[in-house]
Amino acid sequence: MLLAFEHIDYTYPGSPQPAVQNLTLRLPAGKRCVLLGHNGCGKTTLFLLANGLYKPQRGVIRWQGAPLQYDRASLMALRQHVGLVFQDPEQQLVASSVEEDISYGLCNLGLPDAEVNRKVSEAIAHFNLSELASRPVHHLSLGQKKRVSLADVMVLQPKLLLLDEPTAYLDRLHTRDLMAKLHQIQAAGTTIALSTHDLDLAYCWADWIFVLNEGQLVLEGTPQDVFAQRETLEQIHLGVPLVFDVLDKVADALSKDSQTTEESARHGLPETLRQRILDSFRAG
Ligand SMILES: Nc1ncnc2c1ncn2[C@@H]1O[C@H](COP(=O)(O)OP(=O)(O)OP(=O)(O)O)[C@@H](O)[C@H]1O
Repeated sequence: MLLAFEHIDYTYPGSPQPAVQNLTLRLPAGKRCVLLGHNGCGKTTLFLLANGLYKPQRGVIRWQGAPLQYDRASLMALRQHVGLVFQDPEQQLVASSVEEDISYGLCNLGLPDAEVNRKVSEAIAHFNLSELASRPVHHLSLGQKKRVSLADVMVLQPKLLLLDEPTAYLDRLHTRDLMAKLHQIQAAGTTIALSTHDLDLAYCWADWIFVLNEGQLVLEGTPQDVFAQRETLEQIHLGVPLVFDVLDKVADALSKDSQTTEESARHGLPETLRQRILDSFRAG
């Protein structure tokens, strides 16, 4: 277990409602985790608590079993292991050029210049940023800024990578590229947790899903198990991925179709076929 939240409450100063309430959640090591939930359900707050930017009013957050400490040195150490990519890259990017921005965290660690330069060059190559390396950050597109933000965090080689709505504002092609890159990062040993509202993306990519509603954990499990809980998901107005809806409609149509064989009329869509179709939507 990498990161554990135990009975966490967090209320923003002056706010009448807690943003996170009695939240107990464990991020399993080595997984592709997704936090799913509506706007305002507490996803960003959870991430800000996870890397110590906020301190809970109640409960304990543990990193590899040890409770978080909030002194400067402990937070610096924590943030080396827990990298957070903000939803809005403007909150992440601090320097004037891409190269400088990627070197910022490494310089803060006090690494020798030669090592900083080597790591920055590797990150630039790895994240396909060569053409942008010397460009001013404020000249980049939003998608490019998001790529730089990810490089900023990954250059520190975190054990846990948190991404707050990483696909927001990305087109289909760039979403696919990003998810493939995240797959590689996880395969190389980094645990990933990302937040999204996108049910289809969660189904295709995650191997563990947490569903949040009004600051509380309502469901967790494999995508198959979570999306089998249609009733609970409908109750919180989240619903299920499109492929589940389509398959249910096909099954419904088949069972009503007088032309179908007796077998399919009785069973709608055969379970093995339904499962094969669902599986084919998941990342390999
Ligand atoms: N700085 C703040 N001050 C007061 N309340 C806040 C602040 N930031 C967030 N909140 C409130 O806390 C709750 C949880 O917000 P949070 O940003 O964590 O949700 P979210 O799930 O990340 O939402 P979104 O999907 O829209 O990004 C919301 O009710 C929000 O209005």
